[in-house]
Formats: sequence, structure tokens, C-alpha cells
Amino acid sequence: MDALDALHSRISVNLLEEPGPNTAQIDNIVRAGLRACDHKNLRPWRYLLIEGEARNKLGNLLSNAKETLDNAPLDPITRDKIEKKPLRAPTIIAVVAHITENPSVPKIEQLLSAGASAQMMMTAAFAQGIGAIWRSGALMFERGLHRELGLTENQELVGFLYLGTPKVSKPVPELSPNDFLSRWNG
Ligand SMILES: Cc1cc2nc3c(=O)[nH]c(=O)nc-3n(C[C@H](O)[C@H](O)[C@H](O)COP(=O)(O)O)c2cc1C
Repeated sequence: MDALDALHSRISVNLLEEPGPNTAQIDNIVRAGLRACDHKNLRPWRYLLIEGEARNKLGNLLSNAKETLDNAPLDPITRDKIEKKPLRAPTIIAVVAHITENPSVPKIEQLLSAGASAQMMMTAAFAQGIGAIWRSGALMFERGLHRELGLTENQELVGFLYLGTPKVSKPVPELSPNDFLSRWNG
């Protein structure tokens, strides 16, 4: 797919099924992430590939994170619902912002770069015909979850990219550049 076509027509897919992207496709997705704009070339991104049984473990961690945030045990129905969330896609890539102290690059810029990296990956997935949706939620910011995922104190979760074969197709919304672009003449 032509780069501009992908950029102009990328769309998220929330209903995904097997198979997930293959090794070469994942490599392409990560390579796209690595081309995000990056002040001082700090490379403020890391990625965790979560597939197969690891998705069940992630579900378990998400339930635990919910219990921590609520400071109360989950009822079995809610626990089951949360535990199944990662099973909505065969493949998940967790995008992590890796923040380093730098006098020229504040944390916000490094987080933005990690977000840009995630967006690049979303577009690379779309360009290869892979369905993808960027998911987050309050649980994503729970530090116990971070620790269990192996994140260090200077790392933040930016999002979970759910990847797989699209089950549905959606039209691309019509948006006009003129509704968002204005000229500033000083
Ligand atoms: C930082 C971030 C977090 C998001 N979290 C969620 C989420 O948890 N659940 C969800 O359904 N969509 C979430 N979205 C939105 C979808 O990824 C998607 O962009 C949105 O549904 C619009 O669809 P489109 O990308 O096809 O325009 C998030 C988007 C961003 C940028």
C-alpha cells in the first residue's frame, strides 16, 4: 500500500480474530515504531510482544490491578470479564515509554515520542492488512501491573496495540482538513 493511502485511510478494528501478524509483519510494525520522531535520539520506546498463554497472564494482572485500584476483591463475574480482555486479539504489543533524564528533552516530549511510535505501528499494521486497535484504560497506569510486566520506575505504559485479522470492515470517516487547519498570519 502506498504510504499516503495508509496515512489517509487507516482505521481501527475492534473485532479481531486469528491469525495474528506473522514474524515478518511484526518486524515491519516494530521497524515503523522505531522511525517515530525522537528529540535527541533518546529512543524513548520499548515494546512487549504478548501472544498465546501470556494473554491469560496479562488478564490476570489486569484483574489484580483493578483490585488494587478499588482496594477491594473483585466479584467473580467482573474478574472473569477483565481477565478475558486480552483475548480479544491474538497478538498484543504493549508500547512502553522509556524515560531518561535529559536537560533538553522533558518527560512530556518522551511520552509524545512513544505515542508517535505507537501511531506509526498502527499505520504499519494497517498497511499490511492487519486489523489493529490502540487500547488503554485506567488499569494501565497501575504501578503493580507495570512491575509484573517488568517495567522499571522510569517506564510508563503508553498503550496496548491489539492486532489480528479484521472480523469486520468499517468506512473511513470523512474529515475535511479545512475544519482543522487555519492560517496564522501573525
Ligand atoms: C491513547 C489512546 C488510548 C485509547 N484507548 C482506547 C480504549 O481503551 N478503548 C477503545 O475502544 N479505544 C481506545 N482508543 C481509541 C481507538 O484506538 C481508536 O482510535 C478510536 O476508536 C477511533 O477509531 P479510528 O482509529 O478508526 O479513527 C484509544 C486511542 C488512543 C490514542
